[in-house]
Order: sequence, then C-alpha cells, then structure tokens
Amino acid sequence: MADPQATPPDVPEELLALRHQIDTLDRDLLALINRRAALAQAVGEIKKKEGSVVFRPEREAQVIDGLKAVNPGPLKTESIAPIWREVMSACRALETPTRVAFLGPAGTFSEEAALGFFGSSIVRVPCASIDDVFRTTAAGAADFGVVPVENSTEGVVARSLDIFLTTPLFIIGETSLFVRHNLLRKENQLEGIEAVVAHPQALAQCHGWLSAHLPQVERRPVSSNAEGARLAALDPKLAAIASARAGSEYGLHLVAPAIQDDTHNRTRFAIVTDPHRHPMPRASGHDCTSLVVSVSNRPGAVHDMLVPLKQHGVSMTRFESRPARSGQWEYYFYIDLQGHPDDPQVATALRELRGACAYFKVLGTYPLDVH
Ligand SMILES: C=C(O[C@@H]1C=C(C(=O)O)C=C[C@H]1O)C(=O)O
Repeated sequence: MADPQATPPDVPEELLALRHQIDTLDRDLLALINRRAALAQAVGEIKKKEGSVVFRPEREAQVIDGLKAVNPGPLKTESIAPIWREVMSACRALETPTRVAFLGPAGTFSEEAALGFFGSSIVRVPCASIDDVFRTTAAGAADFGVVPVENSTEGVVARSLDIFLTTPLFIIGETSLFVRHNLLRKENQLEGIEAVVAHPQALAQCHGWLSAHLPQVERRPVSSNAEGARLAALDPKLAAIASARAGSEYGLHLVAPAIQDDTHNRTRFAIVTDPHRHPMPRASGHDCTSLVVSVSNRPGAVHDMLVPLKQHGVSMTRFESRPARSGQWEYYFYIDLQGHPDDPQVATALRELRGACAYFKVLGTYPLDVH
C-alpha cells in the first residue's frame, strides 16, 4: 500500500524546502502554545486558591486587541481574533470546563455564535428554546448562555428582550455573526417540495427568495433552523432553511445557497451568566453597558432621561423600545452606552439617568465584540 505521507516524485525542490520550514515552525509553535497552556494552568491554580472565576472576557479582549495592534503581517489583522480565541479556549479548558447553553439542536446559528465567542474547547449544552437557555444558565446547569438579541434585517428578538426584564442573569459579552441561509434538502432539486420548515425569523429573512422561487409552497415555522434540518432529513418532501453546517450535520444537499434577502444579514448575540457565580467584567478600555429603563408617560420624559448622557459625554449606540404591555402606551427602552460604570463619567451619567426613570435595570457591562 502507498504511504500517504510519501512525497509524490513531481514536487519541486523549492516547495519541499518551504514545507520543511513550515513543519519545523509548526513544531516550534506547538512548543510555544504548550508553554502558554502551562502558564494558563498556573493562572488557574491561583484562581482556584482565590476562589475566583476562570473566564475573564475583558482580559481575552485585551489579549486580542494587543496582538492586533502589533501584528506586522502578512497575516491579516482580522485573522488574529479567531486564531487566538481558539488558543485561549484550549488554555481555558485546562483551567476548568466551560459549559455553554444555546438554542439547539446542533447546527444552529446560536451554536456557531457560542463557538465563535468561547472557541471550540467548551462543553455544549443545547437547549429547546430561548427561555430554556436562560433557565438552564440560572439553574447552574451551564456557566454561560448565548441568546440572540437582534438581527440586521428583522430587528429585535422580542423574546430575549422580554426575558431580560425579569431574569436574574446579566450580560458579560456580545458577539455577532453573518447569517447565511441556505435551502437544504434530502433530494438535490427544487421540484417536489411540500413545505419549507425553518425558524420564523429565517422564513421572514428569505421571504423574497421564497416568493420568487417557491411561491406555492407552504412555509412551516419550527422551533429552530437546525430542528427544520433534522425534520428535512427524515422527510424528503420537506426543505429546510439553515446554515451549511446544519446541512452537513444532517446529511442534506445544499439545493440553493445564500437565499437571504439581505446579503449583509447579521445577528447579534448576548452572552449571559449568573452574577452570583461570575463577577461583572472589569473595564477593558472598549466596553459597552446595556440598560433597560422606563419613564413616566408625560411629554418630554424620554428627552429628559437622555440629557445626562449628553451632559457627561457618554455616547449611546442603541436605543430600542418595547411595549410595556400595560395597555397605556407605555414602553421599556433598551439602551446601550459606550463605556464601563468604572469610568467616572459613565457612573455619573448612570446615576442621573436612574433618577429620571420610573424603572431602571443594568443588564450588563462587557467588552465590545473584537473581530
Ligand atoms: C489565563 C487566564 O485565564 C483565561 C484564559 C486566558 C488566556 O488564555 O489568555 C485569558 C483569560 C481567561 O479567560 C487569565 O485569566 O489570564
């Protein structure tokens, strides 16, 4: 039998020499990464003694920011974050396992977001619904939960925002994903599809394509896109809308790629945890603080509430309203501010803003998503 490692006779000398150098460097890299891992283990021992938590999102953000600032190239700066996230994920796993809950089953965009944020050295805890992600994390069966909060085409994920009002969990990180929807099916053709099964958000995000290419076909909402893919694997008359990863997970053909109406379709996710088990991240230098507030129903109340932000030079990067369901045309406002409550200006602005609100809750403070 031929040796798979043997070099074919027609490979030029020059290429062989370069590959030899790469092999040598890879061994050096491996040795260096192992030295890094041993240091992380030592950090883990100190944390164990102190009884402090392992995952430090602000430190990980600083590590990535610091490397991006000194990257000499030719490696692209956007390649730094995914590489080091994986390295740090593997190092962190030597300190303690990180259990992460997300909307399952395997193959969802939520799972992809969890892997993108924590790296792949995690214990995956797939959940049946967004509510279940919050419940599982609050009950301590997962250390962190990953929940979608907004989509660039469809707007807010209402269920997540509503749960934020009452959950004891808080946000310690954010991450976002380009969402590419594909039509997946057991048979590699568009003919003979009886129903397209997907999460209602995905059906909405592909409305234009479905109307143009499958106008007569039923659109059947299911709990997640990956659940749709699972169902499509069982019934050849069904087609799913899901990620290419879900397609390979369930053995489906990619009948039509990238069918979302908006090619820049992005979803933003929040990373939540239990404040009794995890402290609020410290300032990383590039932070975001999320709040939910309400004001009394009187003219000028919303304006007055925002004045302290302007006065103290704090920028607002998001302002979202949701009905308070009181039947009185009252609203909750979801606000993202730039900065950390340890910044004196942010602290003062928050104190004054709180004074102007009927309801005020800090949902979390965390390092901005680093790419
Ligand atoms: C090693 C540490 O623990 C974890 C792993 C990190 C890393 O691999 O660089 C950074 C922060 C923590 O999430 C640390 O706190 O420094």
